[in-house]
Amino acid sequence: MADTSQNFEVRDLSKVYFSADGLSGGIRDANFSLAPGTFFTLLGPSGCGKTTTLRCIAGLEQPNEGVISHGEDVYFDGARKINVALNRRNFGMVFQSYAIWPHMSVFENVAFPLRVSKSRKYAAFEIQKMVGEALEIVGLGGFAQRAATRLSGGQQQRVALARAIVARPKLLLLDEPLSNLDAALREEMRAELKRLQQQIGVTTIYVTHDQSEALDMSDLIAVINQGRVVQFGSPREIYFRPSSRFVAGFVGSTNLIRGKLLEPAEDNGIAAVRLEQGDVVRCIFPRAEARDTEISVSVRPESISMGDTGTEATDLNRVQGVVESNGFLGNLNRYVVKVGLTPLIVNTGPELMFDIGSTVNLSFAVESTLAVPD
Ligand SMILES: Nc1ncnc2c1ncn2[C@@H]1O[C@H](COP(=O)(O)OP(=O)(O)OP(=O)(O)O)[C@@H](O)[C@H]1O
Repeated sequence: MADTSQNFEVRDLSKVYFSADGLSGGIRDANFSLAPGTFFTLLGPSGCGKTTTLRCIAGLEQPNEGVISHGEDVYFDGARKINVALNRRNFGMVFQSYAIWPHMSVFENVAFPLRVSKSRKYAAFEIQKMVGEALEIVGLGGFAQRAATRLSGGQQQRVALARAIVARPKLLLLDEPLSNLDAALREEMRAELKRLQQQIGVTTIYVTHDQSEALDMSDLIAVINQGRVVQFGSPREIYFRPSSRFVAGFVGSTNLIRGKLLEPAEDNGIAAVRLEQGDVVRCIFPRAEARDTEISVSVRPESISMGDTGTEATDLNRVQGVVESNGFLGNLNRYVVKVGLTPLIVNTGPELMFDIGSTVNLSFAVESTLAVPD
């Protein structure tokens, strides 16, 4: 068994807001346990409860219930009435508007958390050394005396990061920190942030609604929908084994085809499903559901082959369709093929050409076909 005694733990965390119109928001019953050094992402659509979760962990919101702890240190425990103040938690934070103080130099911006720290007093020589190190880590070694206003967006973001890590926090909290940057810089900072996190080895909780950012950067992801964690796992698990129609559709692009369970999954976890247009496909479905249960089948556009599908292999699903449209994206062709009444998106190599209106054979491995509950 893995040693979890030094994990960062969130148990049964809830913070619910009720509005006058009877709708509620926030987060309910969130649970996760992070090994030291994990890059963990809260991923979900706008308003699902990501920021609320992060603000509870930071100490900016008081949860209704739950436990937040790190090894022996308990920061919040609803039942035991423990609630450690924000400035005693020693967590580093960067928010969407990264709030660099314009009237201060880069050095003073980064030194600020050390000067106001309640957990310990820092001598001037320590501040000098720690700020210098933090600026080196973010690649701003020569910028200490520069006025904060004379920095580009990317550099300001680096100052915010240096300020978040200067006190060697036990946890780094990042709420959409790249969303104010333009697309090219965002890509660059994404790689840099990941490198920096690995270099200093700090456990990190990252909030984003951008699934490619989450897949690219994270060791673990919690997908949140309407205030609940709906799946927790590695990027590969989330992408290849989504546990519901929502996760399959939200993370990456996929084809979701409605159908009914024809033969429930046997010991090998493979079930047969009759698609709504009549074809029967076999798919992975590691659950026991009754015959005729309505479910969806998820197949990624890149998992479908088009054209000669062979007749030998028994581990392939085969259907026929009519080519409806084609978009040329340079590195691939994106076809829409109508199978019965269902349009499927199929990505092929850029050299593969099919006429609009032609009938084509499609095949996809049973391995890549996943039944997901509605
Ligand atoms: N202080 C508050 N008072 C009332 N409702 C709130 C408050 N803070 C958040 N909410 C509601 O709780 C829900 C979750 O909000 P939250 O900010 O956590 O979402 P989010 O997933 O971070 O979204 P976004 O990506 O848009 O920031 C929303 O419906 C929001 O309106």
